[in-house]
Amino acid sequence: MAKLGVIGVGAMGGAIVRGLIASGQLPAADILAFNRTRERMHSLEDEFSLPVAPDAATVAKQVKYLLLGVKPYMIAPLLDDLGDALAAKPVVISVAAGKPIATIEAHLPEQTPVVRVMPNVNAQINQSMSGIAANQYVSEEALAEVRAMFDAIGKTALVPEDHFAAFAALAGCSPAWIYRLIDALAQAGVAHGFKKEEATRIVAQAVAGSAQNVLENLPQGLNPQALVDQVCSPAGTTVAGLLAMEDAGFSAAARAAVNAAVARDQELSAS
Ligand SMILES: NC(=O)C1=CN([C@@H]2O[C@H](COP(=O)(O)OP(=O)(O)OC[C@H]3O[C@@H](n4cnc5c(N)ncnc54)[C@H](O)[C@@H]3O)[C@@H](O)[C@H]2O)C=CC1
Ligand SMILES: O=C(O)[C@@H]1CCC=N1
Repeated sequence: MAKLGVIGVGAMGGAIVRGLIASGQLPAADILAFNRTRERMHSLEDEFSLPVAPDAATVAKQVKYLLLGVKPYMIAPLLDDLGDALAAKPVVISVAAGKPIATIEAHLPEQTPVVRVMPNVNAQINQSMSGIAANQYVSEEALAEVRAMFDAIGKTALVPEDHFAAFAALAGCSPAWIYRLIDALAQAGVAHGFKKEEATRIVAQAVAGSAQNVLENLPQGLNPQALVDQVCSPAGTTVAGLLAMEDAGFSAAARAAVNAAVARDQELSAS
Protein backbone atom coordinates (compact mmCIF):
# COMPACT_ATOMS: atom_id res chain seq x y z
CA MET A 1 0.00 0.00 0.00
CA ALA A 2 1.44 3.39 -1.01
CA LYS A 3 1.37 5.99 1.70
CA LEU A 4 0.10 8.94 -0.34
CA GLY A 5 -2.14 8.90 -3.38
CA VAL A 6 -2.56 12.02 -5.48
CA ILE A 7 -5.43 12.41 -7.91
CA GLY A 8 -4.88 15.50 -10.04
CA VAL A 9 -1.20 16.30 -10.43
CA GLY A 10 -1.38 19.80 -11.90
CA ALA A 11 0.16 23.05 -10.66
CA MET A 12 -0.63 22.41 -6.97
CA GLY A 13 -0.63 18.61 -6.83
CA GLY A 14 2.61 18.60 -8.84
CA ALA A 15 4.20 21.20 -6.55
CA ILE A 16 3.32 19.10 -3.48
CA VAL A 17 4.63 15.88 -5.02
CA ARG A 18 7.82 17.58 -6.18
CA GLY A 19 8.33 19.24 -2.78
CA LEU A 20 7.71 16.03 -0.80
CA ILE A 21 10.16 14.04 -2.88
CA ALA A 22 12.78 16.81 -3.03
CA SER A 23 12.64 17.31 0.76
CA GLY A 24 13.13 13.60 1.39
CA GLN A 25 9.87 13.44 3.41
CA LEU A 26 8.41 10.78 1.09
CA PRO A 27 10.29 8.72 -1.48
CA ALA A 28 8.59 8.62 -4.88
CA ALA A 29 7.98 4.90 -4.31
CA ASP A 30 5.59 5.78 -1.43
CA ILE A 31 3.43 7.92 -3.74
CA LEU A 32 0.86 6.72 -6.25
CA ALA A 33 -0.40 9.31 -8.71
CA PHE A 34 -3.09 9.64 -11.32
CA ASN A 35 -3.78 12.59 -13.58
CA ARG A 36 -6.50 12.61 -16.21
CA THR A 37 -4.06 14.00 -18.78
CA ARG A 38 -0.99 11.81 -18.31
CA GLU A 39 1.30 14.11 -20.33
CA ARG A 40 1.08 16.68 -17.51
CA MET A 41 2.97 14.25 -15.28
CA HIS A 42 5.74 13.38 -17.74
CA SER A 43 8.36 15.61 -16.12
CA LEU A 44 7.62 14.11 -12.66
CA GLU A 45 7.59 10.58 -14.07
CA ASP A 46 10.89 11.14 -15.85
CA GLU A 47 12.60 13.01 -13.02
CA PHE A 48 11.53 10.85 -10.07
CA SER A 49 10.16 7.62 -11.61
CA LEU A 50 6.86 8.54 -9.93
CA PRO A 51 4.55 5.50 -9.74
CA VAL A 52 1.44 6.16 -11.82
CA ALA A 53 -1.89 4.32 -11.49
CA PRO A 54 -4.11 3.45 -14.47
CA ASP A 55 -7.10 5.26 -12.94
CA ALA A 56 -8.29 7.23 -9.92
CA ALA A 57 -10.07 4.26 -8.29
CA THR A 58 -6.81 2.29 -8.15
CA VAL A 59 -5.21 5.18 -6.28
CA ALA A 60 -8.12 5.52 -3.83
CA LYS A 61 -8.12 1.79 -2.99
CA GLN A 62 -4.39 1.50 -2.42
CA VAL A 63 -3.36 4.44 -0.24
CA LYS A 64 -3.46 5.52 3.38
CA TYR A 65 -3.70 9.25 2.52
CA LEU A 66 -5.56 10.44 -0.58
CA LEU A 67 -4.80 13.96 -1.78
CA LEU A 68 -7.31 15.50 -4.17
CA GLY A 69 -5.45 17.91 -6.45
CA VAL A 70 -8.29 18.60 -8.91
CA LYS A 71 -10.08 21.92 -9.40
CA PRO A 72 -12.81 22.68 -6.82
CA TYR A 73 -15.70 21.99 -9.24
CA MET A 74 -14.27 18.48 -9.90
CA ILE A 75 -14.21 17.40 -6.24
CA ALA A 76 -17.85 16.26 -5.98
CA PRO A 77 -18.03 14.43 -9.35
CA LEU A 78 -14.67 12.79 -8.71
CA LEU A 79 -15.70 11.51 -5.25
CA ASP A 80 -19.09 10.37 -6.60
CA ASP A 81 -17.32 8.43 -9.40
CA LEU A 82 -14.94 6.86 -6.90
CA GLY A 83 -17.89 5.50 -4.87
CA ASP A 84 -16.96 2.08 -3.44
CA ALA A 85 -13.28 2.67 -4.12
CA LEU A 86 -13.40 4.85 -1.00
CA ALA A 87 -14.89 2.13 1.23
CA ALA A 88 -11.60 1.64 3.12
CA LYS A 89 -11.83 5.31 4.20
CA PRO A 90 -8.38 6.68 3.39
CA VAL A 91 -7.61 10.00 5.04
CA VAL A 92 -8.86 12.39 2.35
CA ILE A 93 -6.77 15.56 1.95
CA SER A 94 -8.39 18.35 -0.04
CA VAL A 95 -6.52 21.45 -1.17
CA ALA A 96 -9.53 22.84 -3.04
CA ALA A 97 -10.36 26.51 -2.55
CA GLY A 98 -13.92 27.15 -1.37
CA LYS A 99 -14.82 23.54 -0.58
CA PRO A 100 -15.60 23.20 3.14
CA ILE A 101 -15.04 19.90 4.93
CA ALA A 102 -18.82 19.39 5.22
CA THR A 103 -19.20 19.59 1.43
CA ILE A 104 -16.48 16.99 0.93
CA GLU A 105 -17.92 14.72 3.65
CA ALA A 106 -21.27 14.71 1.82
CA HIS A 107 -19.60 12.78 -1.04
CA LEU A 108 -17.73 10.29 1.13
CA PRO A 109 -18.66 7.22 3.21
CA GLU A 110 -19.79 8.30 6.69
CA GLN A 111 -17.04 9.03 9.19
CA THR A 112 -14.30 9.30 6.58
CA PRO A 113 -11.40 11.33 7.95
CA VAL A 114 -11.00 14.59 5.98
CA VAL A 115 -8.18 17.11 6.22
CA ARG A 116 -8.60 20.44 4.48
CA VAL A 117 -5.33 22.11 3.52
CA MET A 118 -4.64 25.42 1.83
CA PRO A 119 -1.06 25.30 0.57
CA ASN A 120 0.52 27.63 -1.94
CA VAL A 121 2.44 27.18 -5.14
CA ASN A 122 5.77 27.92 -3.43
CA ALA A 123 5.53 24.28 -2.31
CA GLN A 124 7.54 23.74 -5.52
CA ILE A 125 10.60 25.09 -3.69
CA ASN A 126 9.61 23.88 -0.20
CA GLN A 127 8.43 27.36 0.81
CA SER A 128 4.66 26.89 1.09
CA MET A 129 2.60 28.47 3.85
CA SER A 130 -0.13 25.89 4.43
CA GLY A 131 -3.27 26.16 6.59
CA ILE A 132 -4.74 22.94 7.96
CA ALA A 133 -8.17 21.98 9.40
CA ALA A 134 -9.49 18.48 10.08
CA ASN A 135 -12.80 16.79 10.86
CA GLN A 136 -13.37 14.80 14.05
CA TYR A 137 -12.56 11.46 12.37
CA VAL A 138 -8.92 12.36 11.79
CA SER A 139 -6.79 10.75 14.50
CA GLU A 140 -4.06 12.77 16.20
CA GLU A 141 -1.51 10.50 14.55
CA ALA A 142 -2.99 11.05 11.07
CA LEU A 143 -3.16 14.81 11.59
CA ALA A 144 0.46 14.81 12.71
CA GLU A 145 1.45 12.82 9.60
CA VAL A 146 -0.42 15.17 7.27
CA ARG A 147 1.11 18.16 9.01
CA ALA A 148 4.57 16.60 8.66
CA MET A 149 3.99 16.26 4.91
CA PHE A 150 3.17 19.95 4.59
CA ASP A 151 5.91 20.97 7.07
CA ALA A 152 8.30 19.26 4.67
CA ILE A 153 7.26 21.65 1.90
CA GLY A 154 7.17 24.84 3.95
CA LYS A 155 5.48 26.11 7.09
CA THR A 156 2.08 25.07 8.47
CA ALA A 157 -0.58 26.54 10.75
CA LEU A 158 -3.72 24.95 12.17
CA VAL A 159 -6.55 27.26 11.06
CA PRO A 160 -10.18 27.17 12.25
CA GLU A 161 -12.35 26.43 9.24
CA ASP A 162 -14.26 29.71 9.53
CA HIS A 163 -10.94 31.51 8.87
CA PHE A 164 -10.09 29.40 5.83
CA ALA A 165 -11.29 31.83 3.16
CA ALA A 166 -9.23 34.66 4.63
CA PHE A 167 -6.26 32.34 5.12
CA ALA A 168 -6.54 31.25 1.48
CA ALA A 169 -6.38 34.88 0.37
CA LEU A 170 -3.41 35.71 2.61
CA ALA A 171 -1.36 32.63 1.83
CA GLY A 172 -2.83 30.71 -1.13
CA CYS A 173 -3.54 33.61 -3.50
CA SER A 174 -0.98 36.15 -2.32
CA PRO A 175 1.97 34.57 -4.16
CA ALA A 176 0.29 35.58 -7.45
CA TRP A 177 -0.17 39.11 -6.17
CA ILE A 178 3.46 39.30 -5.00
CA TYR A 179 4.66 37.94 -8.37
CA ARG A 180 2.65 40.73 -10.01
CA LEU A 181 4.19 43.30 -7.66
CA ILE A 182 7.67 42.03 -8.52
CA ASP A 183 6.90 42.19 -12.22
CA ALA A 184 5.42 45.70 -11.95
CA LEU A 185 8.48 47.02 -10.08
CA ALA A 186 10.82 45.31 -12.54
CA GLN A 187 8.90 46.79 -15.45
CA ALA A 188 9.30 50.24 -13.92
CA GLY A 189 13.03 49.47 -13.72
CA VAL A 190 13.00 48.65 -17.44
CA ALA A 191 11.50 52.08 -18.07
CA HIS A 192 14.61 53.45 -16.34
CA GLY A 193 17.03 51.45 -18.48
CA PHE A 194 17.45 48.03 -16.83
CA LYS A 195 17.11 44.79 -18.77
CA LYS A 196 13.97 42.96 -17.62
CA GLU A 197 15.79 39.88 -16.31
CA GLU A 198 18.27 41.95 -14.34
CA ALA A 199 15.52 44.17 -12.91
CA THR A 200 13.48 41.10 -11.94
CA ARG A 201 16.43 39.50 -10.12
CA ILE A 202 17.13 42.74 -8.24
CA VAL A 203 13.51 43.18 -7.15
CA ALA A 204 13.01 39.51 -6.26
CA GLN A 205 16.06 39.58 -3.96
CA ALA A 206 14.82 42.82 -2.36
CA VAL A 207 11.40 41.20 -1.77
CA ALA A 208 12.94 37.98 -0.41
CA GLY A 209 15.19 39.98 1.95
CA SER A 210 12.27 42.16 3.07
CA ALA A 211 10.11 39.11 3.84
CA GLN A 212 12.96 37.49 5.76
CA ASN A 213 13.53 40.71 7.74
CA VAL A 214 9.83 40.89 8.68
CA LEU A 215 9.90 37.25 9.83
CA GLU A 216 13.05 37.74 11.90
CA ASN A 217 11.77 40.92 13.57
CA LEU A 218 8.23 39.74 14.39
CA PRO A 219 9.24 37.77 17.53
CA GLN A 220 10.76 41.02 18.91
CA GLY A 221 7.42 42.76 18.34
CA LEU A 222 8.74 44.89 15.47
CA ASN A 223 5.97 45.02 12.88
CA PRO A 224 6.40 45.81 9.14
CA GLN A 225 5.41 49.47 9.63
CA ALA A 226 8.39 49.92 11.97
CA LEU A 227 10.62 48.56 9.18
CA VAL A 228 8.95 50.96 6.71
CA ASP A 229 9.87 53.81 9.04
CA GLN A 230 13.50 52.62 9.14
CA VAL A 231 13.76 52.93 5.35
CA CYS A 232 12.02 56.30 5.00
CA SER A 233 14.64 59.02 5.52
CA PRO A 234 13.11 62.43 6.27
CA ALA A 235 12.45 64.23 2.97
CA GLY A 236 14.04 61.24 1.25
CA THR A 237 13.30 59.21 -1.83
CA THR A 238 11.48 56.30 -0.16
CA VAL A 239 8.83 58.40 1.53
CA ALA A 240 8.26 60.23 -1.77
CA GLY A 241 7.68 56.87 -3.46
CA LEU A 242 5.58 55.57 -0.56
CA LEU A 243 3.24 58.56 -0.65
CA ALA A 244 2.94 58.27 -4.45
CA MET A 245 2.11 54.58 -4.02
CA GLU A 246 -0.58 55.31 -1.43
CA ASP A 247 -2.02 58.12 -3.60
CA ALA A 248 -2.35 55.48 -6.33
CA GLY A 249 -4.30 53.28 -3.88
CA PHE A 250 -1.73 50.64 -2.91
CA SER A 251 -3.04 49.63 0.55
CA ALA A 252 -6.63 49.90 -0.67
CA ALA A 253 -5.74 47.63 -3.59
CA ALA A 254 -4.26 45.04 -1.21
CA ARG A 255 -7.44 45.09 0.91
CA ALA A 256 -9.62 44.87 -2.22
CA ALA A 257 -7.67 41.82 -3.42
CA VAL A 258 -8.16 40.02 -0.08
CA ASN A 259 -11.87 40.95 0.04
CA ALA A 260 -12.47 39.81 -3.57
CA ALA A 261 -10.69 36.50 -2.95
CA VAL A 262 -12.73 35.90 0.23
CA ALA A 263 -15.96 36.73 -1.63
CA ARG A 264 -15.06 34.39 -4.49
CA ASP A 265 -14.23 31.64 -1.98
CA GLN A 266 -17.68 32.10 -0.46
CA GLU A 267 -19.27 31.88 -3.93
CA LEU A 268 -17.37 28.64 -4.61
CA SER A 269 -18.50 27.29 -1.22
CA ALA A 270 -22.12 27.94 -2.12
CA SER A 271 -21.91 26.30 -5.59
N1 LIG B 1 -2.57 26.76 -8.07
C1 LIG B 1 -2.41 27.19 -6.81
O1 LIG B 1 -1.57 28.05 -6.50
C2 LIG B 1 -3.27 26.63 -5.71
C3 LIG B 1 -4.29 25.74 -5.98
N2 LIG B 1 -5.05 25.22 -4.96
C4 LIG B 1 -6.09 24.24 -5.25
O2 LIG B 1 -5.46 23.16 -5.90
C5 LIG B 1 -6.42 22.51 -6.73
C6 LIG B 1 -5.81 22.29 -8.10
O3 LIG B 1 -5.52 23.55 -8.69
P1 LIG B 1 -4.36 23.68 -9.76
O4 LIG B 1 -3.27 22.70 -9.44
O5 LIG B 1 -4.05 25.11 -9.86
O6 LIG B 1 -5.13 23.19 -11.08
P2 LIG B 1 -4.53 22.43 -12.34
O7 LIG B 1 -5.53 22.54 -13.44
O8 LIG B 1 -3.12 22.87 -12.61
O9 LIG B 1 -4.46 20.91 -11.86
C7 LIG B 1 -5.57 20.06 -11.81
C8 LIG B 1 -5.11 18.73 -12.39
O10 LIG B 1 -6.14 17.77 -12.20
C9 LIG B 1 -6.25 16.98 -13.38
N3 LIG B 1 -7.60 16.42 -13.35
C10 LIG B 1 -8.77 17.06 -13.58
N4 LIG B 1 -9.80 16.20 -13.42
C11 LIG B 1 -9.25 15.02 -13.05
C12 LIG B 1 -9.79 13.76 -12.70
N5 LIG B 1 -11.10 13.52 -12.72
N6 LIG B 1 -8.93 12.77 -12.35
C13 LIG B 1 -7.60 12.99 -12.36
N7 LIG B 1 -7.02 14.15 -12.68
C14 LIG B 1 -7.85 15.16 -13.01
C15 LIG B 1 -5.94 17.94 -14.51
O11 LIG B 1 -5.50 17.24 -15.68
C16 LIG B 1 -4.84 18.80 -13.89
O12 LIG B 1 -3.54 18.27 -14.14
C17 LIG B 1 -7.65 23.39 -6.78
O13 LIG B 1 -8.65 22.80 -6.02
C18 LIG B 1 -7.18 24.71 -6.19
O14 LIG B 1 -8.23 25.35 -5.50
C19 LIG B 1 -4.82 25.52 -3.65
C20 LIG B 1 -3.83 26.39 -3.32
C21 LIG B 1 -2.99 27.05 -4.32
O1 LIG C 1 -7.00 30.65 -7.44
C1 LIG C 1 -7.41 29.71 -6.77
O2 LIG C 1 -8.62 29.48 -6.69
C2 LIG C 1 -6.43 28.85 -6.01
C3 LIG C 1 -6.69 28.86 -4.54
C4 LIG C 1 -5.55 29.59 -3.91
C5 LIG C 1 -4.63 29.80 -5.00
N1 LIG C 1 -5.10 29.35 -6.12
